[in-house]
Amino acid sequence: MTDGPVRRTIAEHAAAVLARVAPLPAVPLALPDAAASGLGLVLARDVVAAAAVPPFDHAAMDGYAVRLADLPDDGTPVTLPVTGSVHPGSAAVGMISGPNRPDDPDKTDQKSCPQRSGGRGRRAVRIMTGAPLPAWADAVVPVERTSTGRFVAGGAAVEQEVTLSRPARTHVRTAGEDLRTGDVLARAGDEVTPALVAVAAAAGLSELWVHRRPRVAVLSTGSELVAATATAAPGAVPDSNSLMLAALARAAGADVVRVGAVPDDAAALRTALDGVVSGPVAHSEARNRADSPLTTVDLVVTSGGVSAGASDVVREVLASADPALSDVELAAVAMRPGRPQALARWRGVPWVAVPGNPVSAFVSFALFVRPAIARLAGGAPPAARTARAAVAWGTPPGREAVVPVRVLGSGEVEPAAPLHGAADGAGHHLSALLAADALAIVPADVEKVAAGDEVTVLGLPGRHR
Ligand SMILES: Nc1nc2c(c(=O)[nH]1)N[C@H]1C(S)=C(S)[C@@H](COP(=O)(O)OP(=O)(O)OC[C@H]3O[C@@H](n4cnc5c(N)ncnc54)[C@H](O)[C@@H]3O)O[C@H]1N2
Ligand code: MOO
Repeated sequence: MTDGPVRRTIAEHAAAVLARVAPLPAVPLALPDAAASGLGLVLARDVVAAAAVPPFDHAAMDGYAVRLADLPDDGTPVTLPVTGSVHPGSAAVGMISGPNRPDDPDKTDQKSCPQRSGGRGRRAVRIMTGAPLPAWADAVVPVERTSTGRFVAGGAAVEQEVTLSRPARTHVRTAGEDLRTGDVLARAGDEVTPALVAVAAAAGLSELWVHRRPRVAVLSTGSELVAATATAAPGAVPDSNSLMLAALARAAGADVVRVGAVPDDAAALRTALDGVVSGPVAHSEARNRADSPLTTVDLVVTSGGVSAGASDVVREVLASADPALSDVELAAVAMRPGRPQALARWRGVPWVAVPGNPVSAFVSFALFVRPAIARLAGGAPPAARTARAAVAWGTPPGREAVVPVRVLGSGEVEPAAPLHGAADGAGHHLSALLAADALAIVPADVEKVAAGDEVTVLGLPGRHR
């Protein structure tokens, strides 16, 4: 631990962070919870239809259920007695035969309905859209193409007979035409989407198996920091990092425990760390159980105190022989901003320490913390893409530059401009983040990006450009 920081590239440090986390255990997620708060969670198991969609043959139009064999091929109208009504949800005059049942969508034997063979004469039954088709029927004639013309909403059946002719289409949706029992709706590794929640519900499921949502503790260090809501005294700085990192972690899909600012005092930092990892629970098997208490976290992110200053409290704690500490790595990542970084475990819980400069903390989150959250959540780290530079810009030599960029309508990128001064390739200005959609990562040996050059671009949580 007396060694200096290890010099690394962005990719090397990102790999070191990822190596410290593993996907969280699978838990069942009831569909109402999936709809209310589960979007984006990662499936731990394939989702397999438990029932057919539609579950039974039903009418696609309001009209009359008929048997095609009763209607002349040449379109000549016939008059049929109206012998009943079927509405959606009415289990339909006991006429839903075996093959129409959700658990048996493929069976075509319809002998289970005694009237199927047409023992009674020709007839029509009023049927409403969505209602189960009587087993003797094989088509629906829309009401507007019959002598009835229209049904009165809420009105009782009055017509004794109806005149209609053979329809061009059957207007029947058959059981299982959309989905069959056993169809794979989504694979482990896919995300929960609104469509999946709906399709799973329609296909007879009540829950999805997902990886538990990661819980991330965020705390910032610095005796100059005051809560953003407090009146600032001389020399005080609003703690924007803990809010920023909490918001980024939330946008990346984590639940967040935000502790806020801890002064530059080793004992205070130890106490705060113990508070978020909840002591012995974090060590034990319980941490990986689905029902583990909410007081544990899966990842700790701190900002500040990692450079060379006399009051750099994270460095001080990491250099101590505290029994709660393990796996300490101090890194000097050859990047700008965000050079001083550290990794450790506190009572077994992975701890990523990012620098305090707000832009450095922001960039560090996107490069190192977000991929870790994605892995805990059971997913893959967000992939970088390439984009063309819309303008030329300079970057510092000898280090990878991480440049907040705006993504233009054309798909090209340009450095996000701070409110004052010009956009450049190595800014520390928080105001430039307001316009940033993504980060461009420029290799260490590039000093000037020319308009039209391809650059590597990484999206930001909460931004979709
Ligand atoms: N002698 C050296 N000095 C510094 C080095 C170095 O290598 N040798 N590295 C520089 C670099 S690069 C960075 S980045 C910073 C990172 O330092 P720390 O992680 O120790 O951050 P602090 O000193 O705690 O704070 C830096 C700066 O950011 C402000 N800050 C911190 N936390 C917050 C917060 N929660 N909300 C808003 N602003 C925050 C803080 O007030 C300072 O102005 O070190 C360089 N120095
Ligand atoms: O690396 Mo520091 O993060 O340049 O600002």
